[in-house]
Amino acid sequence: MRTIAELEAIARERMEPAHYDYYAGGAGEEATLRANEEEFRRRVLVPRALRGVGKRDLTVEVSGSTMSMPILVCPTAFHRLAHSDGELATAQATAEAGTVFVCSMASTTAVEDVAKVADVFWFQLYPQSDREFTEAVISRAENASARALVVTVDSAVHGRRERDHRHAFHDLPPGLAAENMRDATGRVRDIEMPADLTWDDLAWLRETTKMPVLLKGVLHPEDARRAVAAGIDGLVVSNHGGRQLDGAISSLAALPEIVSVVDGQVPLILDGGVRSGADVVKALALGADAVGVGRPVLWGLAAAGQEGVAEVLERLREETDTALGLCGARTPGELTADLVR
Ligand SMILES: Cc1cc2nc3c(=O)[nH]c(=O)nc-3n(C[C@H](O)[C@H](O)[C@H](O)COP(=O)(O)O)c2cc1C
Ligand SMILES: CCCCCCC(=O)C(=O)O
Repeated sequence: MRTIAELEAIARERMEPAHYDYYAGGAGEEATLRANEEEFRRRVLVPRALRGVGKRDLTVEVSGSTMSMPILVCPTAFHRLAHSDGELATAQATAEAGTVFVCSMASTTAVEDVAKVADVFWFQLYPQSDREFTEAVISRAENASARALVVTVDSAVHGRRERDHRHAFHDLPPGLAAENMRDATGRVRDIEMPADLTWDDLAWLRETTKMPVLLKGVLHPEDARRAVAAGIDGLVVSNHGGRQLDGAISSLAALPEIVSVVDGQVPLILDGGVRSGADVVKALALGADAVGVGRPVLWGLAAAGQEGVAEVLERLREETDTALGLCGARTPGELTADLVR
């Protein structure tokens, strides 16, 4: 089984440089992008011994979805830049791994087609200023059996991504489109970043759907408190993989205060910089219920399509199982904050 770094190297060779940089890059000087991984390195595990860990079980349930391991696939845009099978390959490998695929609003495959191969999937939304269109997109996802709606709230405006400017990467190649942005006339609309969205709009979003609603991109504990008070069903502690606000706190550093404020009232997912089973265990020990992985899955997809995604997910599963056992835990729920320094 290849390492994530090996898969990334293959992906880099295979991809157009502009597309590789779109995936790999972050905003500004990429300080937050680096900080996400660095914070995992800075924290170490202090394992417990003699705990009888022969029977381990990685299964977790988050927002009504059962996952065979506490790792889900983050929403990431434009999978057909990586491989011609695009989101279908990613969703199928994720279904076979028994976990959740979060379909991006900016998917190059329509959510209805993703639903044909995905088992349990969620849908990520950038609310658009045209409410009627936004409601239609949510209905499409719900009718396709998405199990949760993930509203991204860290993107009031586009992050400044220098690598994209350098390559003048602004458009998808011919033949690819953000298929969930087709309106009733068949036109593909541009995705607007929701600059005018406020807390007042959450009540409307909640009313548009019976799906659980999660907010993705929460870093400030006060926003976490407010989201819980507003009846939000779950939070994704995330800085968008360092692609939005450069200089933002790393996801792992933001987690403990949010855990403290939320106090178990809603599930917490952390994403950003998770690259190994030990990383998964650190995030869970510090209070996340599950983690999301973004780029590693894209590297697997670009390197070897569905098989490459499967390889990434299986590697992370095996590493997580090993790290869990070596920390003296049988289940994710047995991991406690004292294991991390
Ligand atoms: C190429 C790429 C595209 C992304 N597209 C989206 C998106 O469409 N919607 C969204 O909410 N987040 C998007 N993200 C952010 C991811 O959901 C996630 O927060 C991030 O990738 C996690 O960090 P990691 O890549 O270090 O695992 C994207 C990330 C990448 C790398
Ligand atoms: C103009 C299209 C915007 C798609 C957003 C994808 C995304 O979130 C990313 O980080 O890139």
